[in-house]
Amino acid sequence: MEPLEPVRNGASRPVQMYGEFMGKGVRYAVSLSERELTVRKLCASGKPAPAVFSLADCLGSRAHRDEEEGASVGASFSAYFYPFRRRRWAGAGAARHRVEQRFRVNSGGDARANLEEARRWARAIREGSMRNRLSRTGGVCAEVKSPCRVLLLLNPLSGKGQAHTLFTSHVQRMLQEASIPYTLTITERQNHARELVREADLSQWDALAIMSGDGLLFEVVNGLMERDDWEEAIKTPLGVLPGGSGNAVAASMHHYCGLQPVSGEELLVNCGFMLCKGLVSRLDLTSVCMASSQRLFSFLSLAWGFVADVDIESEKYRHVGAARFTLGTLVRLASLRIYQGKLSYLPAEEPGTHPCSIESTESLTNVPQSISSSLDYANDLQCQNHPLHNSCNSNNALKPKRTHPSVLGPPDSLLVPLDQPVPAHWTVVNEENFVLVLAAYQSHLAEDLIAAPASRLEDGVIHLIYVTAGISRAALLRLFLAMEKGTHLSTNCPNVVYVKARALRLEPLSPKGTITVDGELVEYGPVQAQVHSSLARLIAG
Ligand SMILES: Nc1ncnc2c1ncn2[C@@H]1O[C@H](COP(=O)(O)OP(=O)(O)OP(=O)(O)O)[C@@H](O)[C@H]1O
Repeated sequence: MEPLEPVRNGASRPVQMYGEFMGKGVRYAVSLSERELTVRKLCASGKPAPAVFSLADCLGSRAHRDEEEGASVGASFSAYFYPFRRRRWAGAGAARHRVEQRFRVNSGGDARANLEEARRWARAIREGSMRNRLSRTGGVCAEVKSPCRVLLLLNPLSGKGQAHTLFTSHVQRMLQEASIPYTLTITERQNHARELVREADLSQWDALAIMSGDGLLFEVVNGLMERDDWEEAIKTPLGVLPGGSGNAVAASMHHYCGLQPVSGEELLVNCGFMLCKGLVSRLDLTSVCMASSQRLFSFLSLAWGFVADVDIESEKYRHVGAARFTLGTLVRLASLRIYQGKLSYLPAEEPGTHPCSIESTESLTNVPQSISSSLDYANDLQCQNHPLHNSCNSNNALKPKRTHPSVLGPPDSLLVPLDQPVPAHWTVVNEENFVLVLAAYQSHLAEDLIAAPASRLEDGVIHLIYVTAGISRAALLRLFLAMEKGTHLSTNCPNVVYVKARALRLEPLSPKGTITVDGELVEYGPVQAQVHSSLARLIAG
């Protein structure tokens, strides 16, 4: 009969491997089951409670040869776990921390037999950790190929200029523990990463990882969309390692896992863990078209007015890190401005506007069966119920023409050219005096600003928030303070409007102003946007 290992709920699970090993001068009984590694001290008196490590928290395992005075005397194996740290106070963020378990194998055989045994354990733990990948975001559609080759792009100037140090002190070791080979490229100038991914032979890489803020991710997404093979290229899984000052995507990924917020190095370790586990989710991209015919692809936000001004003006406080936005908000509050313009949008619930995924027939390799079948079913249902069902397949008759034929990327089926009035079924906002207009497609605007708490990676929705003129400074300050907790949309302020949209148009009337896309300054003038559901891929499990 198989030995049984007790589990916390009182049931027992079959043990796959059992051994007794030395670790830090103490003898341990170690057992490996389908989901856990259980470690129990062996001592003459009593039976101490075992330490139980979930393989879902394990990044990898390795065997080592032990040497004494140059001679090989035995072997060890290590397993690397990153469980969530127990916090003393309620409401503290959910942060992972590293726990290494190392055991010395001495099975009485020769050095080679010991090494073989250590390798057998390391292999079994590694395989168990790969099998136990938990999807916390719920939207997982694939797994990064294993072993996976990663091109890691790092902006040394992002945030407080410590991205490289943070990479060396945290991420490098995690990648080694997870046996992920990577090539590190340090960006040398603005647009370096954009040019690099535009020209790269992507068949060399299974994933692209970005260690920076949201600006470098913006370069990478747009570089991929500028390729002739954009449709395939944009499906390259993208990993995000927060090293910037805003880190909105990283904070959103953490939020989608249903975890209490963390920031800085704790957020970095959590995102590093997600990257190493390699679960891939779909990510919406919004196409943003400007009067000059320039078209950009955005994953985060389109902002005009207060938020855009703070983003750009607070660049000079970059040395204070994430606090730059708080500082910028206070400065801009002191000289509050009104911005004149016209805003129109296509409501998300408008019949006939469901943005059927352009790749609804995508083949999902290595996807856990249960995950892929439920996703396929949901996709089928959405497309069948859709009044323009044919636009999901290859019936070209119902496919709209591109608004800008020379530009790559999917056609903007919901937009008409900027010099024509918006379609009659769009909503035109009556008010023309605004304090801010913010189109958000992820939950966070920065590590500590939850602009659209209900947003998800692939909800196909633009979360449109606008604040009309007439709001007092005090009410605006309250709004931003509430945004730190994501409760601002229930403050019942009559000047604050929140709607879900699929497309929007903004036509500023003020002669000067700032518009940002994903925090980057873009040309000032009329702009319109449409969400393309599930276009890109993000390593966010
Ligand atoms: N080596 C470099 N030198 C100068 N600029 C760079 C370099 N590499 C990237 N950039 C540019 O730096 C800008 C800021 O980078 P990024 O947004 O990633 O960091 P951040 O501004 O600190 O973070 P966040 O956007 O989250 O606030 C981006 O526009 C990016 O294109």
